[in-house]
Amino acid sequence: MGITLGQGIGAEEALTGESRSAQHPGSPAAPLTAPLTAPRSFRLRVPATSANLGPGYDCMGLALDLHDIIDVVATPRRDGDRPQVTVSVEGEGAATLPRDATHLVVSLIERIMARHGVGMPDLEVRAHNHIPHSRGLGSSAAAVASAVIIADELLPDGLTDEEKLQIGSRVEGHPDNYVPALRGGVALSWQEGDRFHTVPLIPHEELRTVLAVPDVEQSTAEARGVLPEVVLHADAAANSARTGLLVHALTSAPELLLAATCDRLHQEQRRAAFAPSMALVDSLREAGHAAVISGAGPSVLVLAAGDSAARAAWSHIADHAARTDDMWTPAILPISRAGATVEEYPR
Ligand SMILES: Nc1ncnc2c1ncn2[C@@H]1O[C@H](COP(=O)(O)OP(=O)(O)O)[C@@H](O)[C@H]1O
Ligand SMILES: N[C@@H](CCOP(=O)(O)O)C(=O)O
Repeated sequence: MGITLGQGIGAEEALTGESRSAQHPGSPAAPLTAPLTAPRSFRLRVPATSANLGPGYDCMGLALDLHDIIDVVATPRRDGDRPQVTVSVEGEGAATLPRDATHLVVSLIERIMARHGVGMPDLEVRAHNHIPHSRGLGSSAAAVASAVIIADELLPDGLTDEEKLQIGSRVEGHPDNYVPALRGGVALSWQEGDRFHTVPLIPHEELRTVLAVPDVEQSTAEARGVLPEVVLHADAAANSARTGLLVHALTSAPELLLAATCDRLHQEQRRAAFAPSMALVDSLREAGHAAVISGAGPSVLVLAAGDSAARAAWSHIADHAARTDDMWTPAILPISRAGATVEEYPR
């Protein structure tokens, strides 16, 4: 997971890049403002994402039509001192995720609100999780985007778009999953100093996405840990060319996707961490499909040009699964144009 909260730099700095006292002179001694004067009730949908897309390591990603759903009920605090927080989780993570204020989404909401000088209301969070965890589909980025959007809803003045971009990118540590989880579509993002920037890419109308999800997990932190500190100049140069080509292929020339998805920075270096996934990528690419490792793996993503190419990739994955002992679930999943969206419930 790319979470930096509470690691290395302090949690407050991870959220804003500045100390609280710099933004709120007089704090941290200043008490938090009481939250909410009226109850709020809403549903949040946040998409899965596939990062890297081959050579776009830590900078490119797209949102997929597979969503976590969170129902939120926020009410003014009954007990003045402590917020009452209840968490329920169905689906992915139901057996493992905490049900208290240490839950990633809840703890991050609390930190963002505190950073803005506002205390937590009483909060009921009901998570219906559909994004598989630790499969390279951005579940942690989706959780971070959920927290940012819920905090935006609960803060009296909300968050600006710029704050939403900075906070979540900083917490995740890299923006490639987080930005499409927040904003949808396909995104190219970069960092200058401690500021994150992003531009949307408008995908070509023929672009299709096919996903193959295995029944094994791979922690993102571990997959990042195996990457070398230094890359050869020749690899960096080759990767630059393919990343530039990838922007062109995604937006204007899907027939170039196979050449454009050739990576020199991370997939081969991580092969031992997800050998069956690399075998599937190799097999798909030999057959002409633009297959890549999704995020830090172990899922595999195919970028296809048109419906029949997408169906052929789907069949190739199903045949590969039948030939090997590996369990793969293939799916043709559209790109989600919407990112994290909120629907209000009347009370
Ligand atoms: N919806 C969620 N709510 C709370 N925590 C989550 C949620 N989704 C993911 N996480 C946390 O993130 C971890 C997975 O993160 P990571 O290893 O980065 O893989 P992924 O590629 O799925 O983001 C989970 O084990 C869990 O601790
Ligand atoms: N660029 C990151 C992407 C991690 O994505 P995830 O979905 O596996 O969390 C990396 O390759 O480490």
